[in-house]
Amino acid sequence: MEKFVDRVKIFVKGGKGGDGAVAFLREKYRPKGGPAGGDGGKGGDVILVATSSKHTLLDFKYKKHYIAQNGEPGKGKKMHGKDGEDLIIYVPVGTVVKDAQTGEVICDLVKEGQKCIVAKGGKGGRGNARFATPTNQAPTYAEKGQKGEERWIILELKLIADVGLVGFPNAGKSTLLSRLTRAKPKIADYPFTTLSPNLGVMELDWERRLVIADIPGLIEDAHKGAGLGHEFLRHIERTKFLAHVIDVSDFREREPVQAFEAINRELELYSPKLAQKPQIVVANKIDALSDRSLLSELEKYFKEKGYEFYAVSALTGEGIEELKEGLWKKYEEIRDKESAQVT
Ligand SMILES: Nc1nc2c(ncn2[C@@H]2O[C@H](COP(=O)(O)OP(=O)(O)OP(=O)(O)O)[C@@H](O)[C@H]2O)c(=O)[nH]1
Ligand SMILES: [Mg+2]
Repeated sequence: MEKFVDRVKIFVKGGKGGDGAVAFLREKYRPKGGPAGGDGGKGGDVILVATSSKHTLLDFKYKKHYIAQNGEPGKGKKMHGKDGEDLIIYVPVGTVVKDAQTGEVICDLVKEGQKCIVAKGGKGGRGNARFATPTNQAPTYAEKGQKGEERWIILELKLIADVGLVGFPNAGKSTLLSRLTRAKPKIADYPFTTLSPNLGVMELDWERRLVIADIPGLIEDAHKGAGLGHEFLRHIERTKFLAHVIDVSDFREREPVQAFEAINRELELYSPKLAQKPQIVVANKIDALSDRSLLSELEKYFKEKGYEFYAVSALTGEGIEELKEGLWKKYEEIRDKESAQVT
């Protein structure tokens, strides 16, 4: 899935340390008091933090320079300057950070909340109060603050799909992807149209985005190599859940249920772990179902089994908004559960 690698180059610089101060105590009855210059504050660091609420590196296409705050200089009466504030930059989970010059990997941000200091702030200089010795009780010099580290770094993001679309060939997975996202996958009325995975980003609004993967159709005996086999299932192994697409255009008896079960058997044979991922059921092509009462029976069947059920037409758009909200709700539910386990 090469084309989904996002890559940007940015400049990061830690804040400069504050200079140490040269000062002396001035008291009423001690015109020549001791040295009292305080230390400079430390410069702020530039820190990357991984967050799952970002999915792209788009922000960095516009803003390229990131410089943390300088430390404040020391003051008289041995007062130290304030440290500069760290500059926190949020990047999507899955971002690999490299030094632009050497190509060396600085860090691999794979977990929510993981941090990486990419440019340290400079140390503050010591004030003259620190340099008093028995032989020099009134030093007139102080240290300068050190410069912050600076460098160009490369951020690389391999998009990881949050949701995987599974189902038989021709169920309408690619059509659905094109409805939910701006992706333009190939769609056709013959099986095995999709040969390699397509990704798209579903955006409900600025903050609610999901990466959806559309993969080739599975068929019975895929594990024995039937159809396109099942190797491509590795592309959805890291998703949070699966949206199982079933074709409900003029069906008879238990056809959609049988299709659903057949796909799940193949998932199980590929990887029990994948088969255990949460699933929601998407009954597609309701525009081509003349007897809609069949739909409520299906809905009842799946809901009794504990599945959320959405009836849609990827062709006309019917039910799509509800599905979008449902996908987001499911995603949030799983994400919250996962982060509760982590902490
Ligand atoms: N009537 C109707 N046709 C649909 C709907 N969704 C998809 N189709 C049609 O079903 C056929 C298959 O659609 P695709 O999106 O290519 O199906 P797919 O599941 O991606 O198929 P593979 O890539 O081969 O696994 C196309 O002719 C679509 O136009 C729908 O909601 N209603
Ligand atoms: Mg397809």
